Amino acid sequence: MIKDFLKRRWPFYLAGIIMLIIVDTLQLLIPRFISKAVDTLNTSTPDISLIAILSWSIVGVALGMFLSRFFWRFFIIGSSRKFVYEARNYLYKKILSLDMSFFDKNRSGDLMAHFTNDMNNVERMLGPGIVLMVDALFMSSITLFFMATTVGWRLTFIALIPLPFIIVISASFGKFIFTRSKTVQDTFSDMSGFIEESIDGIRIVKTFSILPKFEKIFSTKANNNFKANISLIKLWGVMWPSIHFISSLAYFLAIVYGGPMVIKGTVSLGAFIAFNSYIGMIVWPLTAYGWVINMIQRGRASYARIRKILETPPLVTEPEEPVEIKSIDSIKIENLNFSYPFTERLVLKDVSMEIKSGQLVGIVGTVGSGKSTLVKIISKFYPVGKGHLFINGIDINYIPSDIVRTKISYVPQETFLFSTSVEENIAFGMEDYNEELVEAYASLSAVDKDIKQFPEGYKTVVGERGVSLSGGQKQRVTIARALMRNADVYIFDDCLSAVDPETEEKIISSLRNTMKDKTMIIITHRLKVLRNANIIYVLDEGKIVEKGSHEELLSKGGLYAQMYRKQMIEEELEETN
Ligand SMILES: Nc1ncnc2c1ncn2[C@@H]1O[C@H](COP(=O)(O)OP(=O)(O)OP(=O)(O)O)[C@@H](O)[C@H]1O
Repeated sequence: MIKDFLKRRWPFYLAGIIMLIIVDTLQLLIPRFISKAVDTLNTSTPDISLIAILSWSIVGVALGMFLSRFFWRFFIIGSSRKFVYEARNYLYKKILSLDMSFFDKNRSGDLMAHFTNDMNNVERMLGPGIVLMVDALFMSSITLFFMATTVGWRLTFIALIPLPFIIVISASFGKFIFTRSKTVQDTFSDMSGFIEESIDGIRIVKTFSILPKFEKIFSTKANNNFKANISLIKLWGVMWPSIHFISSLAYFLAIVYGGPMVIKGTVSLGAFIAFNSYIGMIVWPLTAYGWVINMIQRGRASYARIRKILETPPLVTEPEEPVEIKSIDSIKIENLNFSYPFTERLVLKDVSMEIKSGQLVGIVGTVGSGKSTLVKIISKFYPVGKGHLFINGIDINYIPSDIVRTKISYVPQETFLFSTSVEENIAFGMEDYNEELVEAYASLSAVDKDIKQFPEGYKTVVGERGVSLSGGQKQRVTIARALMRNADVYIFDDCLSAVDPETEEKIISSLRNTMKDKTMIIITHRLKVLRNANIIYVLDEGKIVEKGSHEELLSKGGLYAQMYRKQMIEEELEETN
């Protein structure tokens, strides 16, 4: 990606580098002019017009530097920002395109770090890194040339003897400074991650009354960050004085050896003053030698991490010869065996089922038996393992994911609302939507009355992740959002667990009556809801152990009948209490 970028952007870099060299050269002219002015003033009859020319030349050079500085920043720093802008867009698109197994493996905090820390490191490599490199190579050689042509090679060589140590110091300190800066960054991320998590989970933290424990953990993390900062300050504190000390040695040698030359008249006073300015000016490019290596190393390491994500192949691949479907008329699963990517354990074992258009299908079973996994595979969130899944008789692998996901509307177990209005949450992702339709689906999900009682009705902002709504209200808004999609198949994955059983039954039966032609797959732990289902599949430890209608399953006296009986007893007990 960097290669492609540089191929496109090299004229900008070239223009920036030329501007940078112009600035470097122009700034070396100023001591030259001062030198000439001092020598002129040092004569018995100073040439005033020459002094005036020299003074205006300094203004002219400063103006030239002003313009060139603007342009090198614009060309080089601007290009590095452009790269990060493009790379962030590219990375974002890539991450969104990856399947669920990627998100199972990668923590959101780590992914965020690619957008922030890693991008910043690459930006530094492609912006300030290039500037440092040019300064190190060109500025140091041009300054050397100016020094030598001002006072001769001998004095230049003697005065510069201590200066290579600046490279050594900046390179070795630079290495430690970068590792310690990383520790500062890491401890900061650790601390801010903890703050985020504890504020996110504040209700649980308060419920468990463990505030002092949290305060202690936070204080440790804040202290780690403070210590890392102090250790970095110490390094800076030693590095810069060392560099200044070494450059003072150069001034010392310049005076010890150059002073007598001025007295003898082999070097003019003006040239000697200019030479001392050049000593000050060569310190920075020599320091830059040390920095540039570290900056490039860090930039490359960050770029490698970003590339790893960019090159992650999706496990759910898109078909090379896609088959379009207009609607979903049937879903057939044959001998499906599935383990989550990068794991061994079989979560679904030899599962076969058939779902026809317009059916109400129930999926029930023991906890962790694979119900959610099954519907996630139907929604193409995970690749089919061993076995087959056909939609309208076509292997799901030949149907593009976006077609499957527009025709199947999946309501997951965990609710997630965005911090916008209720209305925008229901019409999620739609630019133009019909408000009446929003209300109609909210009413079908039995949440319309609740919403109308909110302070601003449908315009009420739900707070972060919908905190201002009750669990049941959130679940019903999520169902309304799924209904807005107008799909062929609706999958409700235990998404009414927070409403009371009567409301759950009411919602399902009113959905059923209004959307008779739609296929509905319902995962629930409340078996009464499925009394009118066309077929119910019962899962246990990844296997379908029973199937049939509610009545058929009850008469079989198996797992379903046992679960149902247990629920009836619990309900009776609740009623008598
Ligand atoms: N992303 C994942 N990676 C690895 N294993 C997973 C993942 N998600 C679920 N599992 C495992 O797969 C098994 C089936 O999980 P699944 O969520 O499908 O069960 P379920 O029947 O829907 O459970 P519940 O009734 O509790 O909702 C469980 O043992 C679970 O630990």
